[in-house]
Amino acid sequence: MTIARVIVDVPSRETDRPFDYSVPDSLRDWVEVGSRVAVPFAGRTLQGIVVALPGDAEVELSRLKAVSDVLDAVPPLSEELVKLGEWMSRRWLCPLTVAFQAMLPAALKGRTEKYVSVADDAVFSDEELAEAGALLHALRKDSATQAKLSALLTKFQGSGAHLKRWLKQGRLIERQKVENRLSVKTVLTVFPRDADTLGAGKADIPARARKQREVIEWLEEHPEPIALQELAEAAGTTASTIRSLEERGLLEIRGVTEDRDPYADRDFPVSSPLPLTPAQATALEPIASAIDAKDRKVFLLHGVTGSGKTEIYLQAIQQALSLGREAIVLVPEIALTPQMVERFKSRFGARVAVLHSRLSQGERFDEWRKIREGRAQVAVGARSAVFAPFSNIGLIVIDEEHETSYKQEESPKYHARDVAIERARLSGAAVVLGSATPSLETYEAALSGRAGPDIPHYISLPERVADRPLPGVTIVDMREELKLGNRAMFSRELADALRDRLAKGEQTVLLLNRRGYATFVMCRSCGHTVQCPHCDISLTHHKGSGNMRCHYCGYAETEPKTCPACQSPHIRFFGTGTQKVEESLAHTFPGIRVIRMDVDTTSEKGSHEKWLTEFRERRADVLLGTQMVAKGLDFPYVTLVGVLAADAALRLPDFRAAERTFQLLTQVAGRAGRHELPGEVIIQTYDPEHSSVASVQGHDYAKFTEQELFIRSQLGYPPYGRLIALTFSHESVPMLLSVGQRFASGLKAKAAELGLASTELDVLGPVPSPIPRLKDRYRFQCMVKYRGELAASALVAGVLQGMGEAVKKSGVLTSVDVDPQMML
Ligand SMILES: Nc1ncnc2c1ncn2[C@@H]1O[C@H](COP(=O)(O)OP(=O)(O)OP(=O)(O)O)[C@@H](O)[C@H]1O
Ligand SMILES: [Zn+2]
Repeated sequence: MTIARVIVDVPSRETDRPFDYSVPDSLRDWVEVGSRVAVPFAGRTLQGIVVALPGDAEVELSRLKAVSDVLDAVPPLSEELVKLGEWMSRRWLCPLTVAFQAMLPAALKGRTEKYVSVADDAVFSDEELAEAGALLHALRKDSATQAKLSALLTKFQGSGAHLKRWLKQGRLIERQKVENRLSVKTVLTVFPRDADTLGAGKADIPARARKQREVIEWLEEHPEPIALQELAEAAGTTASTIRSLEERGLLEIRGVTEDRDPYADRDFPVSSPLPLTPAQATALEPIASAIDAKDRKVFLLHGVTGSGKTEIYLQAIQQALSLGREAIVLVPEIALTPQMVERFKSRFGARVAVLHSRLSQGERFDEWRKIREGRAQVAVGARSAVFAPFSNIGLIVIDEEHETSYKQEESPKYHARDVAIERARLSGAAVVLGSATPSLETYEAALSGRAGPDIPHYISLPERVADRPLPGVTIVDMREELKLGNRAMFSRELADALRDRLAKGEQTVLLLNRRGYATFVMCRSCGHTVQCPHCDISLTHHKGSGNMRCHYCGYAETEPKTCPACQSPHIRFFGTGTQKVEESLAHTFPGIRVIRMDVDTTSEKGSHEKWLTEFRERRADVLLGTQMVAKGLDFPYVTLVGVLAADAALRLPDFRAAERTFQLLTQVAGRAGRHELPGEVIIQTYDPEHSSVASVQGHDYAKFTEQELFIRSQLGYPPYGRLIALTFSHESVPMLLSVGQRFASGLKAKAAELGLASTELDVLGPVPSPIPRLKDRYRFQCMVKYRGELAASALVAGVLQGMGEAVKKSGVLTSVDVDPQMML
């Protein structure tokens, strides 16, 4: 008997273990590790993933329930991805099914209806195909049909094993289940018979069926398959006329799967590899040899902005492809601009699949299928593209590896960098982590001198290509400006520089650093701020709608005319939003053409692309925006970069605030002077001495890092120590406190039992979370600080398990974040 070990899709700790099922004979050929199956579970039918096909079951065979169905022709997960999921579940303490769900395209989830289609390039004769097709339609009905089909196909192909392989590659027969047309797009297509059949058939058509005859004549001139609708239009007739020709056996109408290609209407100019500069060639060499040797190595490619890192990625990918292997390129969601995609599409054409959240669900599913079916060998995408269903990966590139968007903030709270390194270990691939400002974790590891397969090899590109200089950086102290009576948003330096660019017809990028700089509403008479009634957080003002909204729960109310607390009319909107900067620009520089890019102007599909094209074509003087203007842009006429409120995020209660600020400023500075025209950067700040601002001036990553690493080592923060954040939430504070304290003392007792000193493992809290109430639930947190070598996750999991019943009864929700990136 075949036994399938299944993880059911119920994301709870109680069901987070495998359950064994028997596999009925009719399904045996379809069940593999990674298959999606339907199984009976506690009186319901649930979906699950097969994680093993063990020789023996854990329970008595007679008590096993049977798998009720297999949900895909080709398993959506591979053995490698199943292993990766198991690792993720241990690493980030999430139920295994949650890890699996993160790997599956949304279009697959919950699909239950079935259909069967026969692929176009089948090697069967027409009659055989018809018979096989009919059998396939009946396939699910009974095992006798299944057996007959098996015999039939075996006859055609010589052997069952052979057949099965064909089945899996989806080339002969694809069996899929879909709930509706959303999952795959099929187009009814007409396949005409050969010329002789058509000629003979035409003679038999009665004279009154003139239209039918015309269709045949048209097909005799155009013998290629054609969409039914198109044929009807071309021949000036209806679909039903064409269907009657099918009944006469002169043609066949079949559904053909068509890709929804998000880039179908785009032309990508073909690009060939650039001759590398000596520095680039030296950098590529060890990466290429690791790919050659199937040597699993991790590289840190530390190259200043404009040093030509992307060209190195492209040539390393080329290397992997030439060896018949595949490549994954991760880029931050925000940098997935058309410009970035174009560089990969131009080099590798149709072999590139693109995966990101701005595609429709259907487009994403089709891109995913291209990968799984081997029609694409390069996946370019955001975080979740690390799960691209390739089978022979040679290279994983993570561009801007320091970016926070690689960490998922919902469960599974994984970091794509860590997942990539583990996936590379499973598949023998090389990993390239690229950045101008590597995360301190990666940088410290690379330079630590420690040995080990996960320790990155350090590669440095300290200069821009073609001897282009890095732009000069001026830091303007806004306190001085104020003293001199300048109350405007722009310092005199920045205003002069802007005026100069306007006169010369050159372009400017303006960054408004807005993280943690909400546009909240405050009364100037009494100091009252307008808060969300469900969350302890200020409401954010949206000028367009005249609304104030909570960014956490979506609560909205109209803006007040007078202060709700003291009735004073002097209630005003604080904080500088991009809208305000836009107004100020128009006021200060009459006639200036500004493109504003922020969440409000880019929510529509394709809007990103529209704005950037407009800017590239120099139909605007200034590109003004939030973080999204800082990354990946490469425009020849940008010679000025201005930063407003450089230090806005420095005051956030997060130990990475300085690192983030330095990275953002360096990134945006790097947008200036990337081509022939030299660039200049002006940074406005109230905190010019802060090292994260000051070090940008000399493009001095090393100096900034040295100071920052010293601070981290003093405080035991990453990379010198590691953290696990636990957030407990409930409607009642005393309940929270008691659960939080039970956890903290439980873990401390465990540490004492193991003889661990507090420098090796420490628990801080429970204390109220930085956002102490969300959606009417209070929040408390505990922070576990520990030395990296310790398996602290497992200890935490053990303590939580131990308090299981008590916590469950109390209704307290616990969320665990291993290696948290956001401290809010
Ligand atoms: N070998 C080369 N010869 C000529 N031009 C090159 C070469 N390599 C890169 N370039 C050009 O130099 C510019 C910067 O290169 P690229 O964008 O690859 O740098 P990068 O390090 O990835 O940049 P960033 O990290 O700042 O986005 C681009 O316009 C690119 O086309
Ligand atoms: Zn709220």
